Amino acid sequence: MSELPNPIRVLIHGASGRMGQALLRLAGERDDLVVTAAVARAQPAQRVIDGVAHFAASELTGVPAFDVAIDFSLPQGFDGILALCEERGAALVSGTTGLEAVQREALQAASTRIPLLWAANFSLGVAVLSELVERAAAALPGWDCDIVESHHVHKQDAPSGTALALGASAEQGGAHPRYASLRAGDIVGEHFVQFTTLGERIELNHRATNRDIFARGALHAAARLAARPPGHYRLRDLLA
Ligand SMILES: NC(=O)C1=CN([C@@H]2O[C@H](COP(=O)(O)OP(=O)(O)OC[C@H]3O[C@@H](n4cnc5c(N)ncnc54)[C@H](OP(=O)(O)O)[C@@H]3O)[C@@H](O)[C@H]2O)C=CC1
Ligand SMILES: O=C(O)C1=N[C@H](C(=O)O)C[C@H](O)C1
Repeated sequence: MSELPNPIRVLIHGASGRMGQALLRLAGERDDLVVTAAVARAQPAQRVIDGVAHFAASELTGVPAFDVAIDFSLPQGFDGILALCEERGAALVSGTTGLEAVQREALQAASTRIPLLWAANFSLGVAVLSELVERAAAALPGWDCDIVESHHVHKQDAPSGTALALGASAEQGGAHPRYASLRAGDIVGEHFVQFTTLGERIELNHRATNRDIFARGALHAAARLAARPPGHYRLRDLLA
């Protein structure tokens, strides 16, 4: 374990977004973390908001010291924050979905040099759903497996990162999942997994009704990841 300041210094990447705003608000409720920088694609009109210094992505190399970055941005912003964390020797918690294969490879390579956690979903409920999907798939060989995800109209990637992760769990159990995506209104995030055969059907469903569950999960993970040695961690490694 390395020596860390108390509180741990956090950079929020994607700060102006739906998740970034939830992270800034909820980080303020913790005394083990302090936000030392907030970064978005563009700089807001005010440099300092509620005591936190804000920066544009073009100013990334000039941000003050931090121990862990929490990234909920877009794939276009991911390479910059990964490179900065490597340069500073800081940990990275990322929930950004829709990453390209080459970005996932870069993330894997960086984990030999910094502590890293990427998760498609930071809710406990989805972690449990993922285990249920794998068990159901293994117990139901030959059944059809369909995953339907629903999100708000602003979401850019499809299928969602969570749907793809649930699909990977289904494949672990031997199923061959198909995907469907819906974009409607302000839906926070819903994932429905259906196993069907002649005459019967099993349905598993998760509904997120508030983004705070993701933000709290990411802050919790960041507080624990910052002190870990380099490696590619899973959410369940940091839940204790
Ligand atoms: N893993 C999980 O549990 C969850 C993951 N997500 C994922 O998190 C990500 C963000 O979601 P959401 O908050 O809804 O998205 P928003 O569109 O609301 O926010 C995106 C943020 O990223 C910033 N950004 C965009 N491009 C860049 C760039 N090139 N460099 C730096 N910052 C950039 C935006 O800045 P600006 O405003 O200046 O454009 C904004 O702050 C998505 O990938 C989503 O799928 C969401 C919820 C939960
Ligand atoms: O963009 C979102 O909003 C969400 N994205 C994540 C995903 O792609 O799975 C997680 C959550 O469903 C909300």
